[in-house]
Amino acid sequence: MIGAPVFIDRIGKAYGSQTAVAEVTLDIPAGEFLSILGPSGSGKTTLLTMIAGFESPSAGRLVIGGRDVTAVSPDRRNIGMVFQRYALFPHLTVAENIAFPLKMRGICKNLRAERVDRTLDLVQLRDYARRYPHELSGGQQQRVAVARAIVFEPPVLLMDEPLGALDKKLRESMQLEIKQLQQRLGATVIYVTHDQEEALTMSDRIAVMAKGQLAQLGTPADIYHNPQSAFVADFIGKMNFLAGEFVGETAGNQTIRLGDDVIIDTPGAAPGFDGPARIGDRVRLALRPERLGLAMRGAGGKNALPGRIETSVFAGCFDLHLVRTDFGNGEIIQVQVPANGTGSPFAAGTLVDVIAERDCLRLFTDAEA
Ligand SMILES: Nc1ncnc2c1ncn2[C@@H]1O[C@H](COP(=O)(O)OP(=O)(O)OP(=O)(O)O)[C@@H](O)[C@H]1O
Repeated sequence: MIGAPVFIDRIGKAYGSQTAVAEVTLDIPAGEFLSILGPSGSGKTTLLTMIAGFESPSAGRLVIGGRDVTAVSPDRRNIGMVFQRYALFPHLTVAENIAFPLKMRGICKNLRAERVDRTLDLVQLRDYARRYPHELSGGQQQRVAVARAIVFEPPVLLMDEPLGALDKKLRESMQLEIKQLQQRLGATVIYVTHDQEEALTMSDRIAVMAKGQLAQLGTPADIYHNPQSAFVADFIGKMNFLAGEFVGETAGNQTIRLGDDVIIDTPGAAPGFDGPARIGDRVRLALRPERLGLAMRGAGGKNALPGRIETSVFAGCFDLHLVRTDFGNGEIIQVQVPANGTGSPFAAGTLVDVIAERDCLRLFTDAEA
């Protein structure tokens, strides 16, 4: 199987006066794993169903493998699909379910058996070929659904929250399986999810959607470390936000004030920052919990945010401290530090400095909030 490039060219969809998808353009190279990530109602499923051909776009065109398929019916697009509800045929065995798309395509019996066998091996279900769907676990049923989607070797695979119904552990192992399978097959995968961890783990690139529009497109690392808006910063990973005021710029550093007297150096503002900040502008400082440090009050060095420990909890491989700031409106900052195995040295009420190193910070305009 070789993947095909998918070019989504200014595609839009309106239902009456409601815009579900507004002019989205995505150029997806062959073999890429692209996730479409966004909150509920952001247009992910609508975009995917237009690629599948179940909905026709109100605007734009869709090109798969160099062929304009905007007006081509779903069954002629040669796309494999997996949805959240497995939709296996209950009266067919696992092998018969997987053979179904081949039968529909008029593939002869011998070749069908050979392909089904090979696919059963790929999804590691050889021993389950004669079982019926109700005799399988959720994860096994989902593997059958994946097998049925890939058995005819489509160059493009669409997946809409395919693991949504599985528990966390199973979901994580299926994520790795799907990713490995995709790498082995070379198919182009477009994967819809609202689970940001899933998107970060599996994708070559992530398209973050908000209100029917593309909010940001980039590699997981890019989206995580360089969010271009407060929305993306907030949606991907955990993020603390503090409101502040821009007080000046020296040698490329933005200096902001939090509360009455806490001065913090931040790096250049995010690309989405609305032009150069002016003195007095309201800004939002974004701080990732795992990039912050903690010290006793007075020991935090230059970019220190004074506060007091509200609660500390053990969370497996890290300790999570909730620190109430001693400035502004007394917001809570989450600070995540590697667990040292001896329990937290900070009792509730301890006066601390949250260490916020300059390079770990991002700055956004308040208007985007
Ligand atoms: N058939 C329809 N008729 C009218 N409005 C629709 C229709 N389908 C979707 N919408 C609207 O379009 C918007 C986008 O919906 P869509 O299902 O694409 O979002 P989503 O990001 O997939 O959400 P979720 O994660 O909840 O599935 C929503 O506001 C939804 O109410």
